[in-house]
Amino acid sequence: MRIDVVTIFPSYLAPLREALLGRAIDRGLIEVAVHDLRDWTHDVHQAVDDSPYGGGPGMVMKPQVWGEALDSVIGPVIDSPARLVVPTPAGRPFTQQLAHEWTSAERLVFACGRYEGIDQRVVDHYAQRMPVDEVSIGDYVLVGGEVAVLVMVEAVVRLLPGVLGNPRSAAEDSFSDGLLEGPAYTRPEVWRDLPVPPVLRSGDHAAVDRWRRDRALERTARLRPDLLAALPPDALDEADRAV
Ligand SMILES: CC(C)N1CCN(Cc2ccc(Cn3ccc4ccc(-c5n[nH]c(N)c5C#N)cc43)cc2)CC1
Repeated sequence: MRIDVVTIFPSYLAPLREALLGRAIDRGLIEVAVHDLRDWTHDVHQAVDDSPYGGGPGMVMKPQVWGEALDSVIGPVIDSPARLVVPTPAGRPFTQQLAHEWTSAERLVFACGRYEGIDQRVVDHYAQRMPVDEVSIGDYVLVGGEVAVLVMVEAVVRLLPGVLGNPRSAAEDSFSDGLLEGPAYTRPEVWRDLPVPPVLRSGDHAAVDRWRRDRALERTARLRPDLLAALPPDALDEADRAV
């Protein structure tokens, strides 16, 4: 998978070259290129924004600059294998399911807006030619799209074959069975008078599996009852319902 990011703050994307993602790049599992939007300006001030039509606070990012940048980065749009992703507070929710869907994309091109966002005609123009996703990483307001891109790239890349050391990790993600994950423990056996639940040291794998499922159901009911309500009718067995 090739990932391109266009931004006025390239250094914001430096974490893409660290740790797990950096190793995925080094191993050739992904290619990552970060582009400075201002490279496609032609004025001495390198202007990327202008006042909003219709008035209102703040500035809007200019379509001309974005058009030149994305034409250059995406290349000939016809039959492009790329998806254009535009983070925005006004987007559809970015979810684990969407992360999985994007793992089949040959290319992901992220357009990081700032100010009050990017002139809508940029999305409208490219949506006529390729898949465009306007997505939000959550119901809170950021200052720009860069942090959202870091979140989304990590969520997608970790799902790619070979990236995670243990493939079971991605397969058994939180939300993979519709529930939140239960608690995890490691040594020491007792820490500040708090013991590890004895069942986890029992060696009884069936009992451990049941205990973990019960804790996941309890946690989901407490913190995310909406996830429980969204489960298909046959998702919970009799033992689950007893929790
Ligand atoms: C006038 C008045 C009533 N308006 C009311 C609505 N406000 C919405 C508004 C607010 C801030 C920004 C800053 N910004 C620029 C590009 C950009 C990309 C993503 C995000 C972003 N924020 N939160 C997320 N989950 C995001 C994602 N993904 C934020 C971005 C852009 C837009 C703007 C002001």
